[in-house]
Amino acid sequence: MATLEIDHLNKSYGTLRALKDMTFSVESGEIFGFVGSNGAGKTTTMRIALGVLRPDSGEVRWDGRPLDLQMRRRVGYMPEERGLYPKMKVAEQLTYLARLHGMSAADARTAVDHWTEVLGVAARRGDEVQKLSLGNQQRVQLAAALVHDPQVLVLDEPFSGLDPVAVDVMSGVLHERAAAGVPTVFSSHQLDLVERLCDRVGIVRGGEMVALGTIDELRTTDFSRWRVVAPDAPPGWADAIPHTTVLDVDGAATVLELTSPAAGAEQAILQAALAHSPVREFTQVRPTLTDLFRHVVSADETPATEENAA
Ligand SMILES: Nc1ncnc2c1ncn2[C@@H]1O[C@H](COP(=O)(O)OP(=O)(O)OP(=O)(O)O)[C@@H](O)[C@H]1O
Repeated sequence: MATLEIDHLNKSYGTLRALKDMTFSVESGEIFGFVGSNGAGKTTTMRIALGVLRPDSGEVRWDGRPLDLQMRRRVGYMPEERGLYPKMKVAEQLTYLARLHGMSAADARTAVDHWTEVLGVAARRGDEVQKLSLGNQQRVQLAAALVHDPQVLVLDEPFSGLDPVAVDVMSGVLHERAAAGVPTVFSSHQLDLVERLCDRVGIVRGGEMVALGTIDELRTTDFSRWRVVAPDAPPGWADAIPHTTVLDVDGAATVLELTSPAAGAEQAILQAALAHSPVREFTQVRPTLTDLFRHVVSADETPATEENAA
């Protein structure tokens, strides 16, 4: 198994620059979460990764070589627009897709039995796809991405519309595929799930990768938050501390965020609190992926320098 490399992809639709130097790689056995606001460029990247869309420049490599038609057949792809034939029966459809990817009839049948069983749609094998609930159609769609034993997985929103049990099943499948060495990239707006499941995460904004790393790396290289419990401090005590903004006040507890990595800023918070009150607690709050996402995605496009330097 090898690495999937997305290397400096650029793509415009007319005058809209959908991707700007999009770059990341997914190692063998790694689960990579691809997150960003609506329209950030995730689907465009994934379509290019599979080869259904051409970049204006840049390259997608697998095992060090540009992804060609033959290698694309080894990718398990779940498109955003989905792609099942509504009138075709579940097992027929999955068998057809497996055969299209070069499997023998016997292997295809075994794989269809296996994946419909794992994904909980075995009882629906003989039903037309259009007769299934949306969640079950989604399970069949996942089976379609997995049925040909792909060596890479590229999944656009694979968890959307799944019930909690199906989410657990799918999470288990991704872990199991990762343990077998398959690199996986998936997009999702369910950030708690991404945080739980992924080895590394990429956050995109306006077609650009704006944060990339493990959750722990993103936490330490980004911004920091502090929780102060100062029972005797008057309301508003924390409002004017330089390089900070107050995020939340709950009784005696105040949560502040550093707005720039100024040296000694956290000490300034502590001193300000001590000027008014004994301090019962002064701890760093570990941001969740949702916190990091909000911070990165809502960041002003223009450099925020003058305001704080004044
Ligand atoms: N075929 C197209 N023609 C013109 N513009 C497009 C086309 N496909 C995508 N875009 C635009 O490119 C940008 C990136 O879209 P893309 O679908 O890649 O975003 P996304 O991150 O997958 O969003 P979502 O989370 O909503 O699925 C958006 O501004 C979108 O409107």
